Amino acid sequence: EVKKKGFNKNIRRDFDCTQLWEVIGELGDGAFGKVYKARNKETQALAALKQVEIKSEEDLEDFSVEIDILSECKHKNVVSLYEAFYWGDKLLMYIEFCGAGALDSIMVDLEKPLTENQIRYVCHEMCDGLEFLHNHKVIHRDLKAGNVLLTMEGEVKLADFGVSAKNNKTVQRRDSFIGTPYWMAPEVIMCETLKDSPYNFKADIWSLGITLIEFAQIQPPNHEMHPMRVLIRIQKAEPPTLDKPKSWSKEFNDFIAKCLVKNPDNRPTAIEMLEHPFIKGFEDKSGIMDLIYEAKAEVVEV
Ligand SMILES: COc1ccc(Nc2ncnc(-c3cccnc3Nc3cc(NC(=O)c4cccc(C(F)(F)F)c4)ccc3C)n2)cc1
Repeated sequence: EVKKKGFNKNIRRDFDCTQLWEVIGELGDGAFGKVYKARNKETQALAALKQVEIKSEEDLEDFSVEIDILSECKHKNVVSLYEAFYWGDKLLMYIEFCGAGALDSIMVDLEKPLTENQIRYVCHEMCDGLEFLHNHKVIHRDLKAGNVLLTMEGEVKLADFGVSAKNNKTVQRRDSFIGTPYWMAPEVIMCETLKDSPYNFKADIWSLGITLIEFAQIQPPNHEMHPMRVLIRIQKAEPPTLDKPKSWSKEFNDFIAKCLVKNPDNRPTAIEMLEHPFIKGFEDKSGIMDLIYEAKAEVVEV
């Protein structure tokens, strides 16, 4: 039927969700509105709650894109949307809570990078999630350790705390600011129009390569540089590599080299990378469980 303006089947508008979910803490002040920790009074399930003031139908349209992406993309390696409500002048999104948090915070808290085995497991799960998103015409566009969440069971979930757009919806970005450049693929920097071409899911493969270096060294390449300088350097310089390649396996160095190819046409897809010896069939989560115990041991629940 003709889509009624502002009507989105994934958003409940008839229900006061505060009767069902209670806020039990704060998770930080996100880019768009506040983010809380919430618990379902019936199921005791935990959620991350983002609530946003909706001032116009355009605001609702913008956030509907994200809600559509999360409603359509149900996968073990993508954060899961419990439900979304439009109540009063607020849009509320309840996301399955990942108890161990984001991998950048874990590395900062423990003041150490991931081991190669931990990276192999996380990378395998990220490629699974990326393949799924790309099959659903979703380009992440902001892959980095800060957007990779871990559950207490060692599951790896792709998230996006910034703004990402769905490829097959030509939604105008709220404001076309450039995100954090360190993880940005050369072609995305070079030409804004190329960004929305059907082939630029390859930008996520470049960002995956940068994120693997970040896992190995806590920071992405060029992190010491001013962001504006980085935009130029990513274009001009040879693709980055690990600082100490000999400290890592040949497979790891080769996997990164295959992701960090400047011409996106010569960059592999997520499906192809799942066949790479560095991660093929790698399911051993024991390394990441050790990391979670260490990280959670640090933060004693007060
Ligand atoms: C500081 O310590 C912690 C501890 C645990 C957690 N766990 C956690 N688990 C789940 N979500 C969050 C979260 C934290 C801050 C902001 N938002 C969060 N989740 C969230 C994610 C979204 N959207 C996406 O992740 C998203 C949006 C578009 C596309 C995609 C993707 F492409 F990945 F599918 C993902 C929407 C609303 C919320 C509340 N945080 C976070 C910090």
